[in-house]
Amino acid sequence: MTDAEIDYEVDAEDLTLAAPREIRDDAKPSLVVDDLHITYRVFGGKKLGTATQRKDSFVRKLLNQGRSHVGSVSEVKAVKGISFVARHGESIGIVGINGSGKSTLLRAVAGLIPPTKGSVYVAGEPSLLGVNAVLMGDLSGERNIMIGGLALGMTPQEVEASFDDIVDFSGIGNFVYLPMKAYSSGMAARLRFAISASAVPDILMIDEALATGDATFRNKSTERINKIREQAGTVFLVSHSLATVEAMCSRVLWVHQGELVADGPAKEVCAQYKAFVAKSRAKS
Ligand SMILES: Nc1ncnc2c1ncn2[C@@H]1O[C@H](COP(=O)(O)OP(=O)(O)OP(=O)(O)O)[C@@H](O)[C@H]1O
Repeated sequence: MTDAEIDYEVDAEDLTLAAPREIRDDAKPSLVVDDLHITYRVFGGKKLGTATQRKDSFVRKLLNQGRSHVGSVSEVKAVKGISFVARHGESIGIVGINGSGKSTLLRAVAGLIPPTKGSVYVAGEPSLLGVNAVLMGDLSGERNIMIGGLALGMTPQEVEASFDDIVDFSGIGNFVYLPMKAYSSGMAARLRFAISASAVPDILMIDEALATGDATFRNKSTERINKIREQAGTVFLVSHSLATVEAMCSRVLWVHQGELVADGPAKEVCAQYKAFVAKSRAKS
């Protein structure tokens, strides 16, 4: 199994939680995630009930007249007590089936979602944070490169100097002069990556962007990631493509139902994850 998208239910009983990873003293931590919990509150959700229950009675309709439906509040515990330490120079893949909490973990690490409980300590500035938060679909790629660059702390002159490089790297060509909403999702992802990676950030976060690129883009991305790692940055990559994760990451976190079930060398964890997925497939 290589680049397959995995999308089905699995039994949590098949998993044992990861033992805490041995922490080496020689490299400085760039990020500490301590017992992180993220709970989404979903407003306006309604329990489905039976067909008869779903049909409102005439009396209830009368009672509800003029009232806007507030609905119930439900909670989704997307991340449940994850802890790990990331070090300078590491490139860390995050794997797990659909809905396991990978993107939520990444967004929380980037500071986009406040922890419900627990803490995230960061040395430096996660770069995807700035770029993803500020890009605007109605504006051209050109304007977005400027906005994204400024959000990453570059000066306007620095952004201008990197402009050709970013366009070249993303491979979007003349599309750079069109509004970003006209881009394919792959083009948008490549441009986001090119902007995020342009300033050699302390922490680079990549959510699926690389999986959308062709072989040339992947090679360029790998080179860029290696450069960031060499300069003591930390790279996080969320991807369903185990081949990409294995090729680009030294370490992998496997998240399942909001919990960290494995944390270790990329090859080992990917092998465990593949075996788990194969077993789940065989069951279904
Ligand atoms: N904004 C939100 N509001 C409510 N629930 C959410 C929100 N975002 C994600 N969730 C829920 O949180 C859980 C984790 O979602 P998340 O997107 O982090 O998983 P994922 O592993 O990245 O999934 P995928 O591989 O499908 O992208 C899921 O149950 C999802 O339905």
